Amino acid sequence: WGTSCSVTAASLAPTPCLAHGAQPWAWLQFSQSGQPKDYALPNASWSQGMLNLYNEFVEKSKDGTWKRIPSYRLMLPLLTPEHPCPFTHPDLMKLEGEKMSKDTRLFLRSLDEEGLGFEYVMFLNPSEKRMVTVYQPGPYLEGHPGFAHGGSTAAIIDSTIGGCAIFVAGRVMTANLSIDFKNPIPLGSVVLVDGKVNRMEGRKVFLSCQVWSADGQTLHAEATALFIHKPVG
Ligand SMILES: CCCCCCCC/C=C\CCCCCCCC(=O)SCCNC(=O)CCNC(=O)[C@H](O)C(C)(C)COP(=O)(O)OP(=O)(O)OC[C@H]1O[C@@H](n2cnc3c(N)ncnc32)[C@H](O)[C@@H]1OP(=O)(O)O
Repeated sequence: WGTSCSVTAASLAPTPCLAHGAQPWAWLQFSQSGQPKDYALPNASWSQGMLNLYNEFVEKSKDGTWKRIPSYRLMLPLLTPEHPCPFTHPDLMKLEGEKMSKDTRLFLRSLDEEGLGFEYVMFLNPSEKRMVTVYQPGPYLEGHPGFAHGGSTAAIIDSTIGGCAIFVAGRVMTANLSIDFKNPIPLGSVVLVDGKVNRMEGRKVFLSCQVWSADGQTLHAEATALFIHKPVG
């Protein structure tokens, strides 16, 4: 979490965390291994198009160029062999420990049923300072009939570039997000949210993002953003 990205394959590998069982964060849906449930893995609601893009990026991850980012129901720090438990992880204790509640959920992971809201998986390319999200908006994100609400598109853009900025710069907050909505996104379709850090000036992190249809033929939205680094304490 310093000023440069230090993500390694090892830091993204699942490691067992049995110490905290299913309490007190039972809603995280712990897996049998004792790990909190990772939502960035295929489920029955994913369309073939979503699976195809997911598999494409998993393939690209084999040489370490891209890394799949695990996704839980709260903003958990990445687990490392030294710190295999998210709830005793020093970053979490340091950054969020005192504010954590048993009753909160990350906005984009708030629905219980698969496929109704945000289905997504993020892949990070550390050397390009780029994050790509494979995203399938579900029926509960409707705005105009049959299309995703613009606010839901803003949320997935914010999270994609927010995640990218976190990996590159550490703890940041969105100061500005400007979006041009170019073409509506059909509910149930699959899009690629492609964001990257363009430059950093002191505490300021400037990013841009484009949302493309899976076939690359339709530009749904493009955005620019400013995130501000917030040092701990
Ligand atoms: C525990 C580990 C976790 C690990 C996770 C791993 C997995 C990652 C994967 C996925 C993650 C998903 C990620 C989700 C992301 C969600 C993001 C959000 O939704 S954030 C909520 C919405 N944003 C707010 O609520 C901010 C509210 N605003 C503020 O708090 C402040 O205004 C803040 C922090 C933005 C800036 O406040 P100041 O007091 O720190 O700094 P000042 O001095 O005001 O600004 C610094 C510089 O920036 C400029 N600036 C500030 N705001 C600006 C603006 N809107 N436009 C242009 N410039 C601005 C200023 O002019 C100043 O510039 P000069 O240094 O003077 O050159």
